[in-house]
Amino acid sequence: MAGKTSRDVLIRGIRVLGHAVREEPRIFAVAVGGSVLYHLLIIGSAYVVGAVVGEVVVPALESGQADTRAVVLSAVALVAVSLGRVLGMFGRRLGAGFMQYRLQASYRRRITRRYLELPLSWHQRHATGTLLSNANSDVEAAWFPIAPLPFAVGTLVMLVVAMGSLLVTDWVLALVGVAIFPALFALNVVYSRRMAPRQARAQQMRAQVSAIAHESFDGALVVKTMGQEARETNRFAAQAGELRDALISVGRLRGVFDPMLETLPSLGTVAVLLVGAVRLSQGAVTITELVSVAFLFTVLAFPVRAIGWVLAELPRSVAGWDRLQAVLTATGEMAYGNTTLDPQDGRPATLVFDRVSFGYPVAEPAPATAPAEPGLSTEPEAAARPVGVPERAEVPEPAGPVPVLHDVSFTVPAGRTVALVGPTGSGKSTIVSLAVRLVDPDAGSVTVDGVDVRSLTAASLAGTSALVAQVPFVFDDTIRANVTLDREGITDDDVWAALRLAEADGFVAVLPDGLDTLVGERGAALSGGQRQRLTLARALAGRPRLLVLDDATSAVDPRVEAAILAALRGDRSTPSDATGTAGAGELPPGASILVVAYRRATIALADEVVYVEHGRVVGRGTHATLLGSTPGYAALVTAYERAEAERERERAYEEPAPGTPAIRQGEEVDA
Ligand SMILES: Nc1ncnc2c1ncn2[C@@H]1O[C@H](COP(=O)(O)OP(=O)(O)OP(=O)(O)O)[C@@H](O)[C@H]1O
Repeated sequence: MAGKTSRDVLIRGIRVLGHAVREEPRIFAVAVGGSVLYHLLIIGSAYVVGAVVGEVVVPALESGQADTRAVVLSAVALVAVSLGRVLGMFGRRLGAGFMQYRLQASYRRRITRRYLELPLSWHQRHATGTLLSNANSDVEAAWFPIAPLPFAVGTLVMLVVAMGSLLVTDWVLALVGVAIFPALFALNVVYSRRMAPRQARAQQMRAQVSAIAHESFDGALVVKTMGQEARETNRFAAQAGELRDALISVGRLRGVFDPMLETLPSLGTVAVLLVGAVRLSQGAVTITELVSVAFLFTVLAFPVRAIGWVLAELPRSVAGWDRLQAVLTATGEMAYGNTTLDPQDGRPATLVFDRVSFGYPVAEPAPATAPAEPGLSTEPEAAARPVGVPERAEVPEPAGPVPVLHDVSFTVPAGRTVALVGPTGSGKSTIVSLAVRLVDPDAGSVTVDGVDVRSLTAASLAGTSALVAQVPFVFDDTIRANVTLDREGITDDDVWAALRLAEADGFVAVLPDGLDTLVGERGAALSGGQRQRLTLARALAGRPRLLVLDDATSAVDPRVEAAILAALRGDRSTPSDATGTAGAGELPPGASILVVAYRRATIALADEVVYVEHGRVVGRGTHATLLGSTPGYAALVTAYERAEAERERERAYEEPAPGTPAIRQGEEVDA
């Protein structure tokens, strides 16, 4: 079984290499050309050394004087062979490097492009670490054998030519080659097959050690506050110990095989000298031929190793390739349509949900997999576990959808604000995802200005609506870059206008470098509320005609939230202009707003409230109407109110101390 599996891996690995050669045929030809030149000149050097000894050194020793012309010629021949080898090595190295890095770059681009094409549902089934691993380690693993491949091809050519030249020289000496060359090859194959799983395991252990370290650093707050330092240290030590054992196992194998690989050609040299002495006495070979053949065996050992390098990398390459293919051939992308909405139309858009039903695909339970036996298995999976990330369960492909929304219908009229209210898990975020086409409905339709969102182009979709999510994502860049996202035509005045609308101009104005202030990884230098307002400003800077807020101001003070919403609705008098330092940019024109709301003050600002329970719209109307007509709504809003009042009371006790660092003061400035 293991033998069959190894053979399968070998065949599949050769196919992967075939792909590489088909993708970069010219560079491969250059690399192999260089390698063949190098290897032929290894044989050439053996014959030159043989000739120098047989034709120059021995006669000189015998006659007691050297032939100057012959010595010069010998030197020229030796230098010429060496230069040729240098040239060959240069061509091979350059070609192999070019080929490997070009393939890596090309596949990284393909993979990341594919990530952007695949739908959110696909991303939700795949861990971030795995995606990073696909784009990094798997790409590298797939093309790892490319570096030694031209070398190995040259070695094969060299072995064939060496065998031929041995046969031409003397068939008895050739028998030594017949015994040694296949033995060298077989030893390499055994070595690489034993080494591959050990190296894969060591690689896996490295990834796990770094994963544990990463998790400990990431969760430093929990580790410290819960007194878990000792536990974390032990966890790390155990994993580091496993890595040590895995590496020792690699070293032990190397210790056994490396000397054997060195010794075998030396045994060949000894055999050649023994057999050669007899053949020399019989007059079957000359001294020149004997020295050439003996020298040939001494220089063979190293190049033959290249075949082993390629073989050792094949299982890893196949696994990397399989994982890349899983991404590249994944289906389910949501194709964009061809319809565009007038980009000059700055008027608010109308959003209509018409009898929309939707279900998330559910995953079948993953089959249990036995852990790989360390260092023993030659199975491709064990030998080539994803390199760079720890072994982890991947969410399997979906079996079928579980309904989440049923016949959802409502309208956000142009320029109006509709609040989406409902208990937790009722489907509000799902509705939001459908509104901006992160997912498509199973039944019914979502239209913007009468056009089904499925038929809109990507640019039109992004240019018309903007989603501000509950958890803000802030790039490790400046405030300006976070707002503009390099979109064309957004001036600093526009940035300030958007910040003002989002009630973020106050805290940005007091930052040391204003718009040029770097906000740190994930906006670490900002408070939660500041991050939320920054992402809101980002959405506003694109002048969306439909703004979808998924609890996007939850970390903002309620009064600031009310001011933001009032400003978005077009009531320009309400928002504070705390500093007056903002530019004189035009405020983006009013947009239609769909807002997932939890606060009574937010809900009260809406023109209409859509109340959902268990994925169904169970009430629509003004806040006042619903309070009277829908008991679930009344109970939920009352609960929200109580919770809000409680938070307000807590806030009153937690007045900020004077001298809070500047960047955090935005909350107070704004509030
Ligand atoms: N990616 C997903 N895969 C499978 N089921 C999901 C997924 N996202 C949400 N669900 C399920 O869909 C239902 C609706 O979830 P949704 O997030 O839309 O509710 P919500 O009203 O926004 O909740 P909350 O107020 O807690 O944010 C829930 O039962 C949830 O478990």
